[in-house]
Amino acid sequence: MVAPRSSMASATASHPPLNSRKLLRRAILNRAFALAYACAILALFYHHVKTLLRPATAANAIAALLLLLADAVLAFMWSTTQSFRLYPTRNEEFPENLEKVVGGTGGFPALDVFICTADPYKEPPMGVVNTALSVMAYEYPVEKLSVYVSDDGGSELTLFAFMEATRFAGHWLPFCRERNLVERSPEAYFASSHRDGTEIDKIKMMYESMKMRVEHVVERGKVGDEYIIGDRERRALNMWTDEFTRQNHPAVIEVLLDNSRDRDITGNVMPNLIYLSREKRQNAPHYFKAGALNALLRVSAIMTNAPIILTLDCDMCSNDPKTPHRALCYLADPLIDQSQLGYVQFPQRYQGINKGDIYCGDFKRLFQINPIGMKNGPSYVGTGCFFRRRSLFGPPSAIVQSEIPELSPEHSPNGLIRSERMLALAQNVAGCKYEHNTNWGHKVGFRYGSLVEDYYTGYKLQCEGWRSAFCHPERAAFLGDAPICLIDVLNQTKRWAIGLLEVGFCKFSPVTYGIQSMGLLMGLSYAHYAFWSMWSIPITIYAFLPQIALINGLSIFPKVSEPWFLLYIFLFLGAYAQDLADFVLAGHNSTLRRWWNDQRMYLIRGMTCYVFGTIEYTLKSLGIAAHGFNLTSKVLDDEQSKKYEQGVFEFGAVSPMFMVLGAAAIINLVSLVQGLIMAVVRRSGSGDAEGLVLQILLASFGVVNGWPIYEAMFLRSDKGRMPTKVTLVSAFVASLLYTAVSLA
Ligand SMILES: O=c1ccn([C@@H]2O[C@H](COP(=O)(O)OP(=O)(O)O[C@H]3O[C@H](CO)[C@@H](O)[C@H](O)[C@H]3O)[C@@H](O)[C@H]2O)c(=O)[nH]1
Ligand SMILES: [Mn+2]
Repeated sequence: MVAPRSSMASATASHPPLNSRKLLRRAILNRAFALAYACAILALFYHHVKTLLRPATAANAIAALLLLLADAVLAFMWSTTQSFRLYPTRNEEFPENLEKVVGGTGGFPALDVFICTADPYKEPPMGVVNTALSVMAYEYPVEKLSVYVSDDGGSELTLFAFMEATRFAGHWLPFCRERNLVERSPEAYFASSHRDGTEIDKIKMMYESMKMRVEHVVERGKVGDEYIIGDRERRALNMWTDEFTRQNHPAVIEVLLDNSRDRDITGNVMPNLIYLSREKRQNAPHYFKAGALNALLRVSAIMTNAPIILTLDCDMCSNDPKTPHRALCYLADPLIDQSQLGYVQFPQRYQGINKGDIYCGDFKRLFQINPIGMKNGPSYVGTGCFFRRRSLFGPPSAIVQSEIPELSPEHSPNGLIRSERMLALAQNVAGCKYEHNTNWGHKVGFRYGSLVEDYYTGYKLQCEGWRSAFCHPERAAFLGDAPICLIDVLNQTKRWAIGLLEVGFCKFSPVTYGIQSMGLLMGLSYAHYAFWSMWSIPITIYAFLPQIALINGLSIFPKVSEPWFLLYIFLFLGAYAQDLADFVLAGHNSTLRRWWNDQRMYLIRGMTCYVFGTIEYTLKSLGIAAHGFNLTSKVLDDEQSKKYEQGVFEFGAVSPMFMVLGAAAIINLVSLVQGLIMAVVRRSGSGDAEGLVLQILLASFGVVNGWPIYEAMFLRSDKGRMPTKVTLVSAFVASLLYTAVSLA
C-alpha cells in the first residue's frame, strides 16, 4: 500500500484525513507463530530424511518419497502464505472529508465506468442493464460520469436492452436521487423494498414492463419490429444483417446518452452511456476480456478520457452510491504520493450465498483475507477496481507514448461525443487490426497472455512500480453473483488455475522476475496464486496414499508413543487453527460452519480443478489442445436455486472431476472401516495398532469431509445426485487401486 504518509497522525490542519492505515495487532502473533511453525517444518524434514535413509520395505520407501513430495509442496505454499500474514493492516476511509480536501465536487475527477458482457444467453441482458443503472445512479457529478458497455457477444439483444434501459434511466435516476436510495440497481431495490406509494408502483411497473420486453426479445432471439421505437434505434439495429455473427462483425458503437444533450424527466443532465461491440474477425486474435477492456480504454480515451476508470463485470452491481467517494479518499489524497498509486481495489462480495456457503462462493481468503496483507497493496481482481488511467500506460516514471495522440492519458478530448469525427476515430480504434504491432496488451493497457487477465495486469503494474490500495467498507461497495452449481464452481476455478499457471511459467514468473521487481514478500504473494494448483499434489497424495497403506496394514506415520507423533499433530492443528482464526477475524458472516465448508472446498478443488487445470495447461503448452475463456453462466435455474438454498450439493453432471472425488470418498470409507477392524483385531491379538492411529484419523477426516459425496452417491434420488455412471466409474477406479496395491 502507499506509504504510511496517509496515516491519520500526518493529516495537517489544512487537510483533514481521508484515510488511515493501521498495522493489526495480530501481526506480532503471526510472526511469532511463523517462527515456531518454520521450526516444526524443519523438524519434519529431518524426520523425513531419517525415514528415507532407513526404509523398512520397498513400499515404505515409495510412501516416504511421496510424503516428502507432498510436504515439500505444502512447505512451499506455507512460505508463500507468510507474505500475507506478516504485515496485515486495516484501512479506513473518511469520505465525509473529501469535499473539504478537494474543494467541493468541482474538484472531483471525471470517471469512466467499463462494464463487460460477452453472451446474452449466459449473461442475461437484464443483469447487465441493472449493473449499468446502478452505476449511472452514482452520487457523482453527472457531467463527469460516463458508462461504457462492452458487448463481446456482439448481440442486438443486449443493445436492445440498453435502448430500453436508456429510456427507463430518465425516470430511474431522478427517482433514486429524490429518495436518496442506497440500493440503486432496480432489481435489488424492488426485491428488498416493500414500501408502497403511487410513485413507487408506477416506476416498478415501468421496470417490470421493460424487463418483460427485454426477456421476451431474448427468448425469441430477435428484436421484433414492433419493439423498435425511433429511427435512430432502427438504424443501429439494422447493422445486424445475416453476415453479422458473433465472431465476425464490424465494430458497433452507439452513443445512447450524451450528457451535452440528454436530460432526465426532471430536466437534469444524464451521464454518458455508450454501447460498444468491438470488431471481431475469425482469424484475428481477440484476447477475451483483456481485449475488450483495451478496446474500451481506447474508445473512452477518444470520447471522454477520464483520469479515473472503474472496471466492472456484468454480474456485479453497485451496492453503495457513494463508492467513488471512497475510492477518491485514496486517489485524491494530497498526502499520498499520487504518482505511484495505480489503483484502488474493492473486494468481490456476493449476494445470494447460502447460509453455510457450501461452495466457498465468498472466496474469503482470496478476496478479503489475503489482500490486507500485501505490502504494496492488493492484486487486481477484475471487477470493482478504480484505476488511474495513467497506470495503464507504462511505469510511474516513464509514460509509454501512444500511437495516436488522442489515446494519451494526457489528452483532453474536445467536441461532441456523437460527432462524426469522434465516432469515426472510435470506430478505428475499436477495430480488430488496430493493435497489430503496437504495445497494447504488452506494455500498455490490460495485459495479454493469461486467462486471468486481472491477476496478470495487476501483477505487471506492481512490477512496474505502481502501488495499490485495498478499500473494504463495512457495507459492500459491489455485490456480485457467485455460481451456485458445483460443476460451474469447479470449471471457473479450473479456468483460473490455467491462467495462473500461464503466469507462473512465463518469462515474468513471480518467483524470478516478480521477486526481483517487487521484493521477496510481494513476489511470494503473487507466487502463491501463480502456483495455486500445486495444492493438488499434497491434497491428492494425502487423500489416497495413507488410506491405501492403511488398507494394507502398512504404517507410514509415527506411532502415538513417539515424539514425532506430536509434531504431526502440531503441524495439522496449527495450520487449521490459524486458518480458522484468519477466517473468523475477517468478519462479514464468518461462521464456523462456513469455515468448515471453506476448508472442504479446498480439498475438493485440490483433487479436481487444480489437477485438471494443470493437465489442460500442460496439453496447451505442448500444443496438443487449446483453451478459451469459458464464461460462467449467470442464469439461475429455479430447481437448482432451491436446492442451493437448502445447502444441498449439486452433482448432476457426468464429469471426470466427480469421478476422482467419488474414488477418494470410497477409498477413505473403506480404509476407515478396515483400519478400525484392524485396530480392534491387533489390540486383542499380539499386533500393534499404534502405528496406524494417524492414518485412521486422516481417513476419518476424509470421511467426515466426504459426507455430501456419500449422500449424493448412495442416498439421494433427486436430479442433483451423483450420476450412476460416475458412481460406477468411481467404484471401479477405487477397486482397481485396491487390487493393484494389495497385489504389490
Ligand atoms: O471474451 C470475453 C470473456 C469474458 N468477458 C467478461 O469477463 C467478465 C468475467 O467473466 P465471468 O465468466 O464472470 O468470469 P469469473 O470467473 O466470474 O470472473 C473472474 O475471473 C475473471 C478472469 O478469469 C476476471 O476477469 C473477473 O473479473 C473475475 O471476477 C464478464 O463480465 C464477461 O462478460 C468478456 O468481456 N469477454
Ligand atoms: Mn463473474
